[in-house]
Amino acid sequence: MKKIFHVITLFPEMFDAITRYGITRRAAEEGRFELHTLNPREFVSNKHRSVDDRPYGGGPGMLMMAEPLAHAIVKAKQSQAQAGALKSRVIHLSPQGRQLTYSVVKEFLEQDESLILLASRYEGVDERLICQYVDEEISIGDYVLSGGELAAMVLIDSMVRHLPGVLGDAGSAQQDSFVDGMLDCPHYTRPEVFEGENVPEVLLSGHHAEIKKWRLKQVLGRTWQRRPDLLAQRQLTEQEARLLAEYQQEQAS
Ligand SMILES: CN(C)c1ccccc1CNc1ccc(C(N)=O)cn1
Repeated sequence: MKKIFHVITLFPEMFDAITRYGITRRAAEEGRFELHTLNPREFVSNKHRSVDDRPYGGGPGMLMMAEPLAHAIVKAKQSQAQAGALKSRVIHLSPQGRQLTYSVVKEFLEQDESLILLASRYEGVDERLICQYVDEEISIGDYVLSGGELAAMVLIDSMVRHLPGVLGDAGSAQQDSFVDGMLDCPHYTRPEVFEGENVPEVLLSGHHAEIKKWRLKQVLGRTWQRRPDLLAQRQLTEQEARLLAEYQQEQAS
């Protein structure tokens, strides 16, 4: 089933950033996914009523009111049902959410469902809306943003890349190394010498087996150096363990 995203946002134009550029633009044009935005301002009962109000109990800033968001979510669910989506899952992008990793992206892709993304502004949302309408909160990292829109775009982009046909037929080759839970190897292109620095010989050799081995060694070595936490989660094959040991010896010498 085609992935359908509905985003609830006060700034729909922000999503031009993924619909008007690059491979996400092409994927949308090729109909590999749909992105629809809904503005809570369309759902306030009478126009001058706003979408935000002061927090009970005092405190700085404003909160998004539950009602307009609830109406927008109901509308999004109706739209997704009409488009044939079997299931809709409501995700609120929030610093309080489950951390977005590739395994979460994979989980969302595997569950054949359309997503309704709530991108909130101000200081956040009335908790009763979250309790009654939100299935899950997702965070893209431990930092605060002015709104959930950028986080929503990160989630959408990370999912669209893995939809069938989006990355060229080399998709599997281009697959991000995070896919197998490790960092990427270094990459080089012309010129052969850049400011006095050469390209690693093996990459010019045409020995595809040697090149594959060198790249795997770099993936293992860099993951060990920069993200030992990722390496710890991974069972290494005999060959991988040997390559990593070689890398470590080269580093030590
Ligand atoms: C306005 N704030 C602070 C807020 C407060 C509560 C919920 C949502 C928001 C919207 N902001 C976000 C959203 C997501 C992330 C993230 N790390 O995924 C960071 N900030």
